[in-house]
Amino acid sequence: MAMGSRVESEAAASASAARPRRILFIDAYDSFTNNIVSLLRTILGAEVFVIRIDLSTLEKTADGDESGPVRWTEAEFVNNLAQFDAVVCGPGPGSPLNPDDVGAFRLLWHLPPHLQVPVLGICLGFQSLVAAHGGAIRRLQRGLHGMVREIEHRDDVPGDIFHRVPDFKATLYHSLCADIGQDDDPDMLYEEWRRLARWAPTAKAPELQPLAWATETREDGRGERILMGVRHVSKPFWGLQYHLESVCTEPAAHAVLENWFRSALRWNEARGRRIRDDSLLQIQTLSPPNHLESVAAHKRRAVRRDGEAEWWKSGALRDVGRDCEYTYRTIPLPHGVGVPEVVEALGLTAGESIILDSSSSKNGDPLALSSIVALEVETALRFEFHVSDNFVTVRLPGLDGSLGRVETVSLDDGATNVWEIISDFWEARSHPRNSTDTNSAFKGGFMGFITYEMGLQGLDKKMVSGDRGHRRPDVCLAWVSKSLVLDHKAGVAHVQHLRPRGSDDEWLMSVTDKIQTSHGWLRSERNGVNGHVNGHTNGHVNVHKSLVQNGHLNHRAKIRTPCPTAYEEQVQACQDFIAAGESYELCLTSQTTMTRPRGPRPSITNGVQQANGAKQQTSYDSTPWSIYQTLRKRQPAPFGSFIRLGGATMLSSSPERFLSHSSTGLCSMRPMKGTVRKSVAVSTVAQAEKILHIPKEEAENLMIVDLVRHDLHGVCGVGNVIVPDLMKVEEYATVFQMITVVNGQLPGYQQDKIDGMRRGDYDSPSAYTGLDALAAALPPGSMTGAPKKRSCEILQVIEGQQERSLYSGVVGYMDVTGAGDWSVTIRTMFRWDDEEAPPDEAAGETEPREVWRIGAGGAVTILSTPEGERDEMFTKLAGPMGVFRDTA
Ligand SMILES: C=C(O[C@@H]1C=C(C(=O)O)C=C[C@H]1O)C(=O)O
Ligand SMILES: NC(=O)CC[C@H](N)C(=O)O
Repeated sequence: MAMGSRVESEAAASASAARPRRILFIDAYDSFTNNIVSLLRTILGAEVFVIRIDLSTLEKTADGDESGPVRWTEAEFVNNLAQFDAVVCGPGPGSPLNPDDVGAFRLLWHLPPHLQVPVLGICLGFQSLVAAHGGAIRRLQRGLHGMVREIEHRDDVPGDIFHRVPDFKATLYHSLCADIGQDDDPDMLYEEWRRLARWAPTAKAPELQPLAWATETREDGRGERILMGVRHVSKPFWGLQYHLESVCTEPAAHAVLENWFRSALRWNEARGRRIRDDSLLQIQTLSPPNHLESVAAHKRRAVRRDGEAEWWKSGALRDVGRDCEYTYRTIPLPHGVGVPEVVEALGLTAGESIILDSSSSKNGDPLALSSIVALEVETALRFEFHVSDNFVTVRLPGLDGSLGRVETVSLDDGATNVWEIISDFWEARSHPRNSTDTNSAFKGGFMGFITYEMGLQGLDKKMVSGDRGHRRPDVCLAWVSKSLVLDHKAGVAHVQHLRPRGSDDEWLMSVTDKIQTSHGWLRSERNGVNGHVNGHTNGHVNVHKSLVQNGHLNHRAKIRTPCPTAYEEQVQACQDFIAAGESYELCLTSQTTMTRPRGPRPSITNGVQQANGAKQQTSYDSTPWSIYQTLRKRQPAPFGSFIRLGGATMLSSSPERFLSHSSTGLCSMRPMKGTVRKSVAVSTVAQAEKILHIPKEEAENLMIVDLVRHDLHGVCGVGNVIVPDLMKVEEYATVFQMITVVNGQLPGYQQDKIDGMRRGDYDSPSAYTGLDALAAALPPGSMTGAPKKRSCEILQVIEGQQERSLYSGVVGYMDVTGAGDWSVTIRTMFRWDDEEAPPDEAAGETEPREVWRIGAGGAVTILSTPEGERDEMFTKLAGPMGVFRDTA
């Protein structure tokens, strides 16, 4: 650079110093976008604006109506480029040759010189760049997803974006590759190519200067030459095939980003490119989570300063649960007393119940050691929402078992969606974090479930059909004011009541007495230490043994399991999509249906639960509760649950936490990927580690970890997400699982802001709560694969449009302080009251049968084998199904 121009460039730099650099990020509906945006902002200090390849922004039209997101025209897009120092084209599903998959990327490559803007293409964006300049796009011999590879580059070319960058390894997520003719000369030996040819532009793509390569050793012993980086020789375009944002890409790789940006700015200066500052950009500054719903709800709450919307003020139920104080009694928990003793003492087995049971865990999440039992659920106010309805039902059941007071809150009257309504409801009842001195995990608040379909509609409303042939709730959350928390670690129980301020609390006394004088409680106290309930004693149950250990097999139950060959074909179909570049990983699932003569149905009379089954045809006495007790003994899990709510019955032995959030905004997710069945050969964690710490399993885990980081970044913001535990192997009753912990801090929760100030402080991003994090991250990435949206669409096709329903959804709570914990609904059997199967007339049955379902599946990658996946699915199915077979 000549002296004169350096001076000029310094002057230009100082003139623009006041203005932060601006990058436009074009998102191809990927699930890693926020991780890249976070890097761009932390490493380059630039402002990043995100739009999507179809030029839609996440902004609603200015008046907040429902006409959908603001979308730029192509002309506006080109015109708006002048407001950015540079553009990044991101990764994504599909092919760079398909206009719908790359959208706006294609508008960048052939702009007239005066409109040109520096661009970095990453993965799909890189492939689009190469395809636009003579390169071909072909499939890799075998896709590389979540694979960490050495990136070969030259560090000795001044001005190059790899200049002085040390050797590093980076994560790859691609099935397609850019072919600039690296294999066209079959006679050129690999070594010769490495020495001479690989850094020179090829005849096929003469404008592209290769900058980096990876070599993949293939079965035939030859290395597949994979282009990893290019630069356009005259235009300001650079591209990288690898994912510099992955948690497993070595940080040394980040220097490439700095070099690129420096080169881009230098190009702007050399061209005298002025950045126009319109300040009119109406677009998201961090990619929103791939979840329009949560963003819309959150934004509207943020705009509304008084904390409560019009739609709620008029309702008859608006005062329920408001202005309550938290009261509690803490009593010692006798050794050996767990959820079953409490449930039996309080007679909770028949009517509606919500029991989150983690007293029966083997070596699971050490954080999940409290069980939460909702009391008097039948009379708790609840929110129910059926996807695609334009209203939310709020119901306060009557004491006499009647429907009670019902209110429908129309979404046409102002609220954008159910998240906004429940968040508002919560906000008006929330308690300051330090308002009590108990360490109770839950102090009263929301408990319930959310289906997989609710998550789908958050990705795209079109993904769930308007007419599903039933009216079951996809969101069912009860506002629980009376509860019991068993703190198994501290050995205490908290009997709790959120009661109207100033009222007396006989209830608290009487329930405490009832529990303490119950048979189970007293018996355990007398018997001392050898309690039988905690499951720790019988955790090591082998699947096969467990299928028969109960003795009698019940022949009245009928079970239809998935067809193994059909499942294998579905695995292959998944792999075809992956090989075509449409997905990086797909969590395929299937359902088993089980029927039995209808069991005793609970009814509620004068507030007393009774079973009316005596009048019905039943020749067995296994109630859902008794089935659950067998399940929790055989499959002890940190996130067990027994739920009867909203017409659903759910018996869960889930090992997987989806999301926990504290009252101080700390979010923690625990994606689980990598499963190995326990056997004589694999009975210790060390043995399981050998099996799980292999590229296939680690890749499976890594893909979801990067996806979950993206989801959390979307609400927690730039630089606020970390991975404290990567790929840890844990032991469960019948399987070993590999888990990763991803933590994020919701912004705005500084100590001085926590108490009291949060409400009303809507300009601060602290208005984000655990509910926003939840809404942003559904459906659980570990149940979808990546990228989430395209993978869900593909799975709907492969799974035959069958609803997953409660399976693949979440179960959990968020209490008045904002603390919450949600598990992924897997290893669970469930039924809906309204679903029935024809009677077995040959067996003399006249009444319809009840239908139970279990979903099971696993993540399919390019390295999966159909048989392996089939076995994994049946292994996961075996636990709950065996329980049903033996007890139902
Ligand atoms: C799909 C299931 O489990 C999911 C898939 C896992 C895997 O692929 O290893 C592990 C845990 C879950 O996230 C299931 O249990 O049915
Ligand atoms: N991560 C990506 O951008 C992938 C690009 C393309 N879909 C492929 O599989 O090769």
